Amino acid sequence: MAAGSPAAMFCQLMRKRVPDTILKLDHVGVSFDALKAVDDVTLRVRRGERRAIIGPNGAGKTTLFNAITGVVPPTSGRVEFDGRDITRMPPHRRAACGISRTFQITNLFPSLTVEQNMQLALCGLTPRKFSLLGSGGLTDTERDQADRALALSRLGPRARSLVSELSYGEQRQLEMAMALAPGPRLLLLDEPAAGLSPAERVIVADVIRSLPAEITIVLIEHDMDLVLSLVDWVTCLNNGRFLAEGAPAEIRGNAEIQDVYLGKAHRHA
Ligand SMILES: Nc1ncnc2c1ncn2[C@@H]1O[C@H](COP(=O)(O)OP(=O)(O)OP(=O)(O)O)[C@@H](O)[C@H]1O
Repeated sequence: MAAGSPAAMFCQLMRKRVPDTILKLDHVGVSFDALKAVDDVTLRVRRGERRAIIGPNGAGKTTLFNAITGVVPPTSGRVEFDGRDITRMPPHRRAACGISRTFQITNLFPSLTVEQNMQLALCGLTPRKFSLLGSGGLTDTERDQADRALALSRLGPRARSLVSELSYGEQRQLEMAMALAPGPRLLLLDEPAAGLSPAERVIVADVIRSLPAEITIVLIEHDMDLVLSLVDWVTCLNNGRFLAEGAPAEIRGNAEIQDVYLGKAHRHA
């Protein structure tokens, strides 16, 4: 395309109109009575970025995810997704806007198959009757979405297996597949490698690394080696407050973070 041509100018205009920041948190706070679980947190996540949220236990990481997804509405501040104020939007509408998440604790139906769990995840997005018989009421598009998400999570060959027959690592992969099925633009992963064996961690890390570049990923993870190998930028919280942020190499060398986070672990070792 020639520079200065009408097509090039149109593309330039479109790029200008699509904000580079997909997620914007301004002075977000979440309080439970007197406890400020999240306290005045401001951050920006760029489109396509891989971002980690780290911090010691109780730092407010999951509560921050809850404020982004709407599970717990912020008590103060503003959350903006793709240029739109979603601070007061209910969770299902945020999901429809393109925000998807996994949870720390597995959230699956063990007596159903992998594909039936996928059907449930997709059927839950729109009002309709659900049946596990036949196609489970999925449209062709939804079946394609389920197949694609299972392939991205490397679970395609396990589609007909019962969840109870999956390893714990495969169950985490299924949770990722369920979060990926609706085609999110922002994927929040809450400790995707927690409780996994070293071999399972490698698989989950590979799945995350191979996800399409256009999906912005924010993940909470305690395994520092793993998380720093996966992301471009790290935000560290402590006692609900923003402590520091930087590229993985800077985070490794940040004495303040080592003290509140890594240091704590070392002191307890
Ligand atoms: N629904 C709730 N009601 C009351 N207090 C809560 C609630 N959810 C979280 N908290 C408290 O808020 C603080 C932050 O919790 P949160 O789970 O967000 O931390 P975290 O950084 O995710 O911790 P971890 O790494 O252990 O998962 C903690 O003190 C926690 O006990």
